[in-house]
Amino acid sequence: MTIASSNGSPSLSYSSDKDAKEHQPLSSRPDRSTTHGAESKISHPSSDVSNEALMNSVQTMLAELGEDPEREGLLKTPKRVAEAMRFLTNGYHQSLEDLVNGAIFDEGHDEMVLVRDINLFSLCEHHMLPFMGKAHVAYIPNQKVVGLSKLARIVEMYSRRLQVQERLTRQVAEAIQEILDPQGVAVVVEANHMCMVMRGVQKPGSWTVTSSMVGVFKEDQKVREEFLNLIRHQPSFF
Ligand SMILES: Nc1nc2c(ncn2[C@@H]2O[C@H](COP(=O)(O)OP(=O)(O)OP(=O)(O)O)[C@@H](O)[C@H]2O)c(=O)[nH]1
Ligand SMILES: [Zn+2]
Repeated sequence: MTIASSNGSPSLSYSSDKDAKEHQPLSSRPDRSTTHGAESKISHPSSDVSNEALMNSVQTMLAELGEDPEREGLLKTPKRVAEAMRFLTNGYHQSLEDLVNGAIFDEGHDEMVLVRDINLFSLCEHHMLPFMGKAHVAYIPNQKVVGLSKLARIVEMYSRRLQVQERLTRQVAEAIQEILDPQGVAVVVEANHMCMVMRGVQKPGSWTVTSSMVGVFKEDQKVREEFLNLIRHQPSFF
């Protein structure tokens, strides 16, 4: 078994806030952000895309909010916001293949590999407000292992898009399944949604847990429990 920590029914999906209504998982219809093949075909890296239209829309938004876009403090704001939004959504322009960069090793290993506490920052697709938290990613290899950092990079790629937490969780699991064809994959994401904190229902302290279990993690309760215990375990070196 390998455990790494990054500071950086079988499927569960719940919010810790009892007042918050349970959300049904949103539609799982395929779109460009759920199909790996389609992602790698997106051929406009952010550097090639002009920010002009984006900057204009930020300027319009400032004016609509009653601000004066010409005042000194706001002069560079459209540019800053455009660049920030490009960064926060740069996961659209990455492909799984480039990201893994061939770092798949035939180790003959068949015990659980877990990278815990992978920090993530994403934007909810409904409000374009941040949600942030941690992902825990495990798999049981079928001989082949992937470079540990790649698991965190996969989380990063799918986080840097407009997302719903359920889809993000599932995409990470599907990606690992695709690159390694392991015996199983387990992904748990724990996150705090600013759209539920700063506005709307206004429930600071609420957090949402989603999971995606594939293969042995779905079929074998013992394997799943081992994973869930490992992500609850407090490391002794912190
Ligand atoms: N399932 C799921 N829902 C999310 C996620 N992020 C935001 N939401 C929810 O998306 C829903 C959008 O609901 P709407 O009624 O269309 O929008 P709204 O009027 O702004 O909703 P409120 O947030 O309840 O004020 C809200 O319930 C959000 O909490 C997510 O990652 N997963
Ligand atoms: Zn939201």
